[in-house]
Amino acid sequence: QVETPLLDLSGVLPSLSRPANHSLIFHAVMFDAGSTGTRIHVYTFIQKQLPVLDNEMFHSIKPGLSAYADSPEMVTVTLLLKVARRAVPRLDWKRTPLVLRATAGLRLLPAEKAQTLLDQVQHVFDESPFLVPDGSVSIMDGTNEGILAWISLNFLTGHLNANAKKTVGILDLGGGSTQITFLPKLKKTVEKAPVADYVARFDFFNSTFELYSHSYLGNGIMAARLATLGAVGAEGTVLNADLRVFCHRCGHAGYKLCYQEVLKVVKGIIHQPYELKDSNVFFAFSYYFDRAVDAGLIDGVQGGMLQVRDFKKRAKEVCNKTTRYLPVSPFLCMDLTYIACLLKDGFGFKDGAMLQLTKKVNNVEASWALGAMLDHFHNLKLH
Ligand SMILES: O=c1ccn([C@@H]2O[C@H](COP(=O)(O)OP(=O)(O)O)[C@@H](O)[C@H]2O)c(=O)[nH]1
Repeated sequence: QVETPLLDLSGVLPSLSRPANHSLIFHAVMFDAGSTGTRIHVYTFIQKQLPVLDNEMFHSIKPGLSAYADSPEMVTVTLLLKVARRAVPRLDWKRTPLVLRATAGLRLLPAEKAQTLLDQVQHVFDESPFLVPDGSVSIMDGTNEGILAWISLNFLTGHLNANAKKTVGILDLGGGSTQITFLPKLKKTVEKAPVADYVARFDFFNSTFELYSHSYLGNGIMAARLATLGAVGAEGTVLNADLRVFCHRCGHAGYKLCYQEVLKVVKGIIHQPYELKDSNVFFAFSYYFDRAVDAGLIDGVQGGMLQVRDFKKRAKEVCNKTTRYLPVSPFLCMDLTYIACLLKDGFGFKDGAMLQLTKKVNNVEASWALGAMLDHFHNLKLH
């Protein structure tokens, strides 16, 4: 078994009553149907006096489900179910819940197409030997995506214990959408937030948290590339070749011109919170992490602490070709410039703001998936 410190889920998971001699271990499976990939998280819990999270098995497949909108195959889901069959002992299959939550990729599809995909997944789940609770397969609301990632990260870093005073903010950059979530210190942050979809509440450990949280659909890194190119077709499609040419040009034009282009996708769209403090740092993951690795700013396993200015500096170097790092893709100049622009001119972070670039905490993926699993067990009453 993986050497993770046992994570105390006191009060979060229901105590299971089961016959004597029955295994003290139980599992739960969360599928993340993202715009750029489908992923599986198999969580193993140990029923002590109360359940604790022992470990996570993670696997991902590209591209995302929405890429299959016109073909009926559920190849990825079926493949990932095989992973679940291997990870969970056969005897436990029928009491192990399967849940799938879809994010921006399916939110951006026409409703009918998205529903067809969800129905197909539901069918594959129903045919599987696992437990498929009601409401197992759905598109997740964007605000919930941010809150559940905040819960995951604060839970994994020990900031959700009853007596922990601090919390950490989260920044999640997906392919289709991007989320920011933090616990405001000042009342004004809540008062000055736009009326709808920026403040959310949920119950945890007998207290109610009020968070600043928003998901920007269309501001994920892939969606932003398309929007910057200004060539988004009726269904968000664009020729990859066009995009490559454009990004090369962005690189040729240099950082300044590139920044002006990506600014159009950010300005007037991203709301700047009144305060951006949370307690100390923001945890940044998904494409923030991947691009920081591509740019040679952090180690691909360890992650690391960066300042907002580090993204800007490296974007300049890559776009103006004054770095010894050979860009891994023609998109790196544009992607780094977009990240710098989103953080600074979008959310309003200062150059010196600290970001903890993270892929895993205690061997568990930095993602909304754990929070969504906890919500599935506990009903956190997100509202
Ligand atoms: O458990 C996870 C889930 C996602 N990701 C990363 O997060 C980004 C995924 O964005 P996604 O396709 O889910 O975008 P969305 O649909 O949420 O906009 C990619 O870099 C993934 O590699 C990850 O590292 N671990």
